[in-house]
Amino acid sequence: MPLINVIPGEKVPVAPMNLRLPAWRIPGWLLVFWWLLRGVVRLSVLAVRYWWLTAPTMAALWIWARFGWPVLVGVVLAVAGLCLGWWRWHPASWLRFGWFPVVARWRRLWVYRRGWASVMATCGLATAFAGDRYVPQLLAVRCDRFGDRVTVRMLPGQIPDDWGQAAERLAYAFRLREGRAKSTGRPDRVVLHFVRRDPLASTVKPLPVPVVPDLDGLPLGRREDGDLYRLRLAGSHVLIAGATNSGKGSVIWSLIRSLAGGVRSGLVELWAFDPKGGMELAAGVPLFARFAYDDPDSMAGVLEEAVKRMRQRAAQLRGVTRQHVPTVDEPLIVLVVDELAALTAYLTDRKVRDRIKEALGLLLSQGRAVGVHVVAALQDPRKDVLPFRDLFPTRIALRLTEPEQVDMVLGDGARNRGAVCDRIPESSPGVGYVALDGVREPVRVRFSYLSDTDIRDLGRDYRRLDDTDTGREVAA
Ligand SMILES: Nc1ncnc2c1ncn2[C@@H]1O[C@H](COP(=O)(O)OP(=O)(O)OP(=O)(O)O)[C@@H](O)[C@H]1O
Repeated sequence: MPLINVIPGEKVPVAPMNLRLPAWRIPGWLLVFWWLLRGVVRLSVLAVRYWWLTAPTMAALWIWARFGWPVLVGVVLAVAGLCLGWWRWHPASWLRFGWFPVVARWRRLWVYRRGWASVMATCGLATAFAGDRYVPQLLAVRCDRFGDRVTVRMLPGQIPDDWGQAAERLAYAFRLREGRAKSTGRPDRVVLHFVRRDPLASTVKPLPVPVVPDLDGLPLGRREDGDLYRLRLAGSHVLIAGATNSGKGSVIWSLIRSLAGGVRSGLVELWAFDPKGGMELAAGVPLFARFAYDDPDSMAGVLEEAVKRMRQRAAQLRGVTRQHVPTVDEPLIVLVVDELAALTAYLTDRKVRDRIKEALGLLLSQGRAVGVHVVAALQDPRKDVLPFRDLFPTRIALRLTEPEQVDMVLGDGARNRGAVCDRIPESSPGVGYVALDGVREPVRVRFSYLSDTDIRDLGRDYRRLDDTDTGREVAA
């Protein structure tokens, strides 16, 4: 045992200065007066803060005292009639400016304000320092048809991810089922989104086909906030991961639909690979410049042909431009692969598998700048199944079977930031999470769903101009 305890570091004195104040004798009546004054000031502050409750109450009391209760009942009925008329005349503006602001104020007071401090403490978001307790500040509550958006000022030391991890617990504490946290433009704030009704519960109908596809924003589905989800294909490859029946087909078909205008005009060439026997993509044959299925050897051949085209194009563009612009002579080539693992992992013929892997590696690493893009779907995102995962800049995660798979697809920390793909119910195919440019948290989207008839119509209306034989199949 050491004789002397030595603690390295700077010692912080408990009280840097001791001050002895003189004792004052305060009379009792002054104390009572002080307490009364404080009470009145507090009540006045509360009355002003909750003016939307106090003002109508005061007005009602005044009308009752001045004119009697029949007039009061008349006024209440007149106000109710006005609201009803507004609702019938223009429901959207009534909900936005009339109803939801009142609901938001009520919920702020009754649901959030009431249990705020205790919920913050039990969810581990409050803290104590130097004997005082601190809770994050509730700033605003906004409501709409689908849920509540609660703006909070975080405590120093907290980051939006802390709130993302606690979001579900917070939702349950406030008697709702789903919660997500989103960062805002201000680094001290976070917005909690508590869901009452899922805005993505219903199927999204096929979106209009753009005549000229905008490669910087192809419309594929709806976002949770009601906006269109647009995917940037320019300079990218797209990986779609999802368990069986999660709706990977709907992502592929939404993408093909958004490119169909370009297929018709010759600006886009679709090369389709369907290793599962052609079941998924066969209906779109009139749209495809190449359609390879079933036979791995032929698929390897088509991939090698794509590599050849890519190299020729790279040689033409070298020194001329750094980014290919699609033309009818040199169209954008999009290779669509349904179930990538069937090409890279599950093949038994090692020689063919190596050929496919080599071609895919070259396309993924060199194709983007020369207008050769790969869009691939995958059921199992484990590393040994897909060695090329990091070569896909754009990734879409639909329903996944395990929480760990989320970060494998969307990147480290994606699940903590709210991409709970493993919680997407089987009853919501086509729902998934995507990363958006400049947005920290993954965004929930639902992709449009094309029925067999929609796909057939698409093939008929936008088939390739030089494609007169609808049964065309190219096998290397
Ligand atoms: N976006 C969507 N909206 C509504 N329903 C959808 C959507 N996408 C798919 N579905 C429904 O889910 C079913 C399965 O979808 P799909 O075949 O696309 O899944 P998948 O992930 O490709 O499955 P697998 O891996 O087995 O091929 C479809 O038959 C359809 O009924």
